[in-house]
Amino acid sequence: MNAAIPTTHQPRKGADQPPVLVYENVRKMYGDFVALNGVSLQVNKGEVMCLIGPSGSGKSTLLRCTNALETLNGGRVLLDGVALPTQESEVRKVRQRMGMVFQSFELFPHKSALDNVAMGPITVLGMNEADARVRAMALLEKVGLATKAGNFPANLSGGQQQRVAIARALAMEPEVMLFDEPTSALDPETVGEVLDIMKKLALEGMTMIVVTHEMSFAQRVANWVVVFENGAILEEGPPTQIFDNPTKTRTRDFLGHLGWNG
Ligand SMILES: Nc1ncnc2c1ncn2[C@@H]1O[C@H](COP(=O)(O)OP(=O)(O)OP(=O)(O)O)[C@@H](O)[C@H]1O
Repeated sequence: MNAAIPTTHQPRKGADQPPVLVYENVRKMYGDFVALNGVSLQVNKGEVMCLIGPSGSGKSTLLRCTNALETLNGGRVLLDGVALPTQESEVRKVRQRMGMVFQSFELFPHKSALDNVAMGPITVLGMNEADARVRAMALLEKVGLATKAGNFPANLSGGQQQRVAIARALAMEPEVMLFDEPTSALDPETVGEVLDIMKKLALEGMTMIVVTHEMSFAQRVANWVVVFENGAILEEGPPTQIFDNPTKTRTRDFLGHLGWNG
C-alpha cells in the first residue's frame, strides 16, 4: 500500500500564469563553433532566473539571443507566446520590452546621469522632455542617485554608473530585465550596492534573467537557477537544489571549483 508521501516541494514561481519567455531548442553557431546546442527553457512572470556555469558555456549568448542581438541558427524564442521577429523594425519594438544591463555600463559619456536615463523615453517612446526628466529623476531616486543627477559618467564610481544603467533600462518600463554579469567589472566595494538594487527589483516582482558569477546572489535571490555547460543546460532547479543538493556531479564540481561551500 502506498501511503501519501508528504512533499515540501514548492511550486515554481509564476507557474500559474503563461511564461514570459520560452526558449525552444535554441541553437547558435559562430562559424563551426556551437555556442548553444539546443537549449529549451522557460521564464515565468516575476521570476528571477540566474544563469551560472563555466566561462564560455553560452550564458551570455543565450541572453543576447533573448533580445535578438544574435540571429538563431535553430529553434526559437517566444516572448509572451510570440516568436521573436527577424525584421529589424519589429526587432526594435521587441527590444523596447526588455531592459538590458551590460557588464560595461555603456552610458553616454557626454550626457549627465539624468539625461542618460531620460534619453530612451524621449527618443524612443516619444515622451516630452519634461515628463521624461520627471520619470528619470524618480528612477535615479530609486537607485539612490538623486544627488548625482547632474554628474557625467566619468564623475561617478563604477557602481554608481551601473545603477544609472539600471535606471536607464527601467525608464523604458520593460517587461523583463536582462543582466549580463552586471557586477563583473566593479570594484569589490561597489558590488553590493548594485546587487542591492537588483534585489529590490526582484522583491517588486520584476521578471529578471541574470548571468552571474555571484553565487551568493544566485542562492539568495534567484527563484530558479540554470547551470550551463558547453552550450547546453546541465541542470536547472530552485537554488536549494542547485546549491545544496545538485543532481549532477558536474554541477557539484563546478561549484566546488569556485570554492562554494554554501
Ligand atoms: N561573436 C562571437 N564570435 C565567435 N565566438 C563567440 C562569439 N561570442 C561568443 N563566442 C564564443 O561562444 C562561447 C560562449 O560564449 P558566451 O559569452 O556565451 O559564454 P559565457 O558562458 O557567457 O562565458 P563568460 O562567463 O566567460 O562570460 C565562447 O566559447 C565564446 O568564445
